[in-house]
Amino acid sequence: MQTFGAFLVSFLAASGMAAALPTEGQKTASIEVAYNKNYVAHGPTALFKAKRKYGAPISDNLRAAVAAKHSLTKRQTGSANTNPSDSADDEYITSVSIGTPAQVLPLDFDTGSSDLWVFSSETPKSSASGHVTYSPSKSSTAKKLSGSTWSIKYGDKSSSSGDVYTDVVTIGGFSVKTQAVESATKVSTQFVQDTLISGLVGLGFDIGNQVSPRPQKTWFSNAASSLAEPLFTADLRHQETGSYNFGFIDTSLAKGTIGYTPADGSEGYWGFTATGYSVGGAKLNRNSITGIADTGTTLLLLPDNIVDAYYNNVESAEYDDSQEGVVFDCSEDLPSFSFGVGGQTITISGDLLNLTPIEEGSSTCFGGLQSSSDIGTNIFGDVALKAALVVFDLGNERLGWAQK
Ligand SMILES: Cc1noc(C)c1CN(C)Cc1cc2n(n1)CCN(c1cc(N)ncn1)C2
Repeated sequence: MQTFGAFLVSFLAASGMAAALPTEGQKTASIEVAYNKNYVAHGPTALFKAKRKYGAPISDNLRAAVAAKHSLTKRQTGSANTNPSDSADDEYITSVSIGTPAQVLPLDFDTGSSDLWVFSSETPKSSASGHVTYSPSKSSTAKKLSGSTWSIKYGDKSSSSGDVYTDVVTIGGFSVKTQAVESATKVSTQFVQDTLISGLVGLGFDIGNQVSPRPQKTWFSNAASSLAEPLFTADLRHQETGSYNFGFIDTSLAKGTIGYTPADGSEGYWGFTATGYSVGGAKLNRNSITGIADTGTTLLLLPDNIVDAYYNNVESAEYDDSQEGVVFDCSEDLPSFSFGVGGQTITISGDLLNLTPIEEGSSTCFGGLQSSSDIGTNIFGDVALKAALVVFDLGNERLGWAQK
């Protein structure tokens, strides 16, 4: 059976179109179609490209098949789907394989921290109830990192701690053979109650790792030298599947041009400076905002003067002590919020800034933009990240932002 390429060449030859160059004054031209006889078709890759081109959903299996294929051709990449945990997009859940045979856990990818930790067979049974857990004893490739322990506390006062193993960890078809997997022997209530996730994958800088006596590298840091490019992208979406891609940038995920700005990893976070902001599509001002790009934080947390400038445009907005944040009537048509970065403007639409009712059935909604005053840094969390394709470029120590 003729391949399409062979058919095309024979068709052109039969129709006399191949290689005829225009003679003097002739208005037509034609060109020979070169048939690449070295091209080896790969069905899943063709399907992946077609689905990506027309925005069709791409299953984890298809991503893994394509990543596995291309990983064999030295251009090592990984691509993993990520899904919002609930209607408020509180956090994003990504499947990660650990050990041999693979144990698949739902984990929260967090560019605001640098530890990969999991609920495990060592987590108290009462705390682990309802969670998928990792059992190192059931993995032939698990090794105890003797003498190592870890303990971490997050911005929202949640915490966890435990001991450490190394094992193979595969994300989106890309495997790191000897990854530090931090096993939880203690977890705080917030994690016990959140049975949707079994731990975190820290995607911050290695300096932020909390293992002692010898801090460990993040999964991405271990992977970077083998990836086609030492970078990953986050494509978080409101109420739909997004992706974390490793080693390549799929520019078709964004509408706008990627604007790059230096990233400061000295504190372990992906720090950067936005060059100005505006409300409701107005012209950007020149008030810079220094903060972090943080996939592990739900909200956009900015200084009080910016929060006030935004909610002054929302008739019913008021600070609610019980909610510890600004709330408003769910019926309000919220203005957009824009910030400048890397020469581009990222606009967060009003609907992304309305998180959801403060409780089931309430007509009062909680704002996606809240104050950073009691935190000590500004946080461009999921509410901001959802408006963009964000490139975390370790190789060039920079962040790229493109409007989606
Ligand atoms: C979050 C969240 N919001 O609604 C739900 C449900 C959750 C998840 N749930 C309460 C449990 C939990 C608590 C944390 N996480 N998950 C993720 C890591 N945390 C961070 C990361 C970081 N970069 N910065 C600050 N904290 C704290």
